[in-house]
Amino acid sequence: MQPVTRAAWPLPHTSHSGDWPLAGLLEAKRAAGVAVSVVIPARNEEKTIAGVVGALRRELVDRAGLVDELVVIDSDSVDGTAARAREAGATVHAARGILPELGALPGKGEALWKSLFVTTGEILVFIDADLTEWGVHFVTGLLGPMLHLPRAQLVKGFYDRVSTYQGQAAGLEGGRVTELLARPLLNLWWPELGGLVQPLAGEWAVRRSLFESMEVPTGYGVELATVLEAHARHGLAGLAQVDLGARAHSHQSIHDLSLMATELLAVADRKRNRPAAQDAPPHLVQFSRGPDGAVRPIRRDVPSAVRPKATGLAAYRSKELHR
Ligand SMILES: O=c1ccn([C@@H]2O[C@H](COP(=O)(O)OP(=O)(O)O[C@H]3O[C@H](CO)[C@@H](O)[C@H](O)[C@H]3O)[C@@H](O)[C@H]2O)c(=O)[nH]1
Ligand SMILES: O=C(O)[C@H](O)COP(=O)(O)O
Repeated sequence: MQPVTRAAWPLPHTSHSGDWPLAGLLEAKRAAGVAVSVVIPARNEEKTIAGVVGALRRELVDRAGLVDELVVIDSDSVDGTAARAREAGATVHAARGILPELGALPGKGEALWKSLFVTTGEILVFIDADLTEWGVHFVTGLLGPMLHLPRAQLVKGFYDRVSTYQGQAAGLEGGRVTELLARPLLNLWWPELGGLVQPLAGEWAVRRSLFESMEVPTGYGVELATVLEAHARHGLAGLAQVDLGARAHSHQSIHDLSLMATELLAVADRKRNRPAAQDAPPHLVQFSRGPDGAVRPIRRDVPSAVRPKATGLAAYRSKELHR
């Protein structure tokens, strides 16, 4: 297979994490005079959070001084996630504790949106908390285009997706929603975005100016919404992607991924101005065989709440809370 960078069709700026050595990043960061906040949304990730936080803290905060803030947003965990993250060196905020007057909604997008109120960096780097195969080059790789390419507004990571079967690595066919929904959808409706290798990657860097000025879906639609928003505002030139090698993470059940897929379709629908489908809160009917042998429908609500632009909120603009 040809390396993705040699493909014939238009790609967003595409590089490899190895193209961005630390010394160059530090110099570019100093020259730009910007601060970098790494944000890790986490819900019940006590097994993996310390590994992710600890390495970032040691390598990129303490040793390199590349990352200015390392923040975990605890998204309603009922396990030891917050304690493990704190011990490993992160500043931890409970999502529902951030500006409680704004209410608390479940979901990853909510955690990322709330992070805007407790971080100060002009550049935000989001990293998932459930990573088992990864490295700190995820962050340096994402920062490369952000610090070196003034036009880059959103940088997505991409990688080989390790799949697991019964807890063991079982091949490179992970990323089921990406393969079966996200990329087909982009190719059909936003073909210019067909060159994004991992549009749903949970590892991405974004300029605060973009993320704070867009509406943010509170669930798993946050990645797709940001890709579409960056593209709508800045075109392909506003996007970049970085090869980060391989990534392994914990996997959700196919029924939960089906719900995620429906959330993503709802985001795409909204973007294509098809509000009819949004009149009633969307739901998904799934089927499950009970102990009596009968197949029964289960109706699940599809998370579809959207947070407003943070910049529109007085609380966000107030100096006490922010910058
Ligand atoms: O309510 C939630 C759910 C998840 N998470 C965290 O968000 C990250 C990603 O969640 P996960 O359930 O592992 O997502 P995946 O099934 O891996 O979904 C993929 O696809 C999603 C949709 O694009 C992206 O949001 C994910 O980052 C990406 O890894 C993890 O750190 C979770 O702990 C929260 O903070 N709150
Ligand atoms: O990106 C995706 O498609 C989802 O994270 C699902 O990934 P998985 O199939 O590797 O669990």
